[in-house]
Amino acid sequence: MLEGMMLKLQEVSKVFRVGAFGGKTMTAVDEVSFEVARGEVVSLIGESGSGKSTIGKMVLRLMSAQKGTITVDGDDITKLEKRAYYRKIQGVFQDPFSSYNPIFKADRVFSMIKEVYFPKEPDRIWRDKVASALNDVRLEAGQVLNKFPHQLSGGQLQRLLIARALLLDIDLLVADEITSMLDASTRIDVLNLLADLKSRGLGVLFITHDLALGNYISERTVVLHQGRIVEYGPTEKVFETPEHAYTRKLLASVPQLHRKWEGV
Ligand SMILES: Nc1ncnc2c1ncn2[C@@H]1O[C@H](COP(=O)(O)OP(=O)(O)OP(=O)(O)O)[C@@H](O)[C@H]1O
Repeated sequence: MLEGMMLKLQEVSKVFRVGAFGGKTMTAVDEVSFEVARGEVVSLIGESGSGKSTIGKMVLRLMSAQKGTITVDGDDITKLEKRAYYRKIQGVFQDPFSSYNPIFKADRVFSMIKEVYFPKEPDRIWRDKVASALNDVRLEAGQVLNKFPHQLSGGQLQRLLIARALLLDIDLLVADEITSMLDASTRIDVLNLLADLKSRGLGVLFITHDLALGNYISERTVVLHQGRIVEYGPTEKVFETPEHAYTRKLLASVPQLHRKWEGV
């Protein structure tokens, strides 16, 4: 095992039953293997329907794999106690609003973590920890904690979720299209925040359909096509010398900002 290697997928497959009576099947993820080390961002790139979110859900144990194994530091994730698992690994998703219960104010997110994971921590110390985690994601406790989700922006809600993950002192973040609902400047802020966290040793599985984002943030890139990995390697290599025709097609479809559109 590589030093610091943390998340490892080995020939993981997911087959869904489809059709009116579940008589047909479709393979959404087909024998996928890759790894994410500590302090590393790995992007999982592919067009809609390529199986990216299904992989994220299996890693987060929201769905089981039919075949293959997923291990964290060598342990099969399905054998780990759930609470201990979620101390290490958390997910943040595309639509931050869906992760919140609209009837609770934002501070509820943090009080729930305290109840479940840190029941003995004195309130004063806990408050300081929350304030410091919020500071890390560039939010101010006084401005966000007493608000309902609808009173906060998408970017603020995403940051709150990242702060929550920080409080748990996780090792790996599964970020599924987390910037797609954000405007351009907030998006760069959230990306830079991830880069910050990475430098502190957090591993990130960065799921995106946006090649440019993947290129910006990740050390290694996995390109998925119809549930299969078609390219996997250092991001630079994947972008500069793609081996597979599908990757070349994806790259060619990215608008070239330095060129003007010349029409057809
Ligand atoms: N619960 C399910 N039952 C049946 N089929 C499913 C289910 N979840 C996903 N699929 C199918 O599996 C394939 C992969 O879906 P997945 O959501 O992983 O793709 P994706 O790459 O994340 O796409 P997107 O970028 O649009 O979110 C798709 O064809 C999808 O229709």
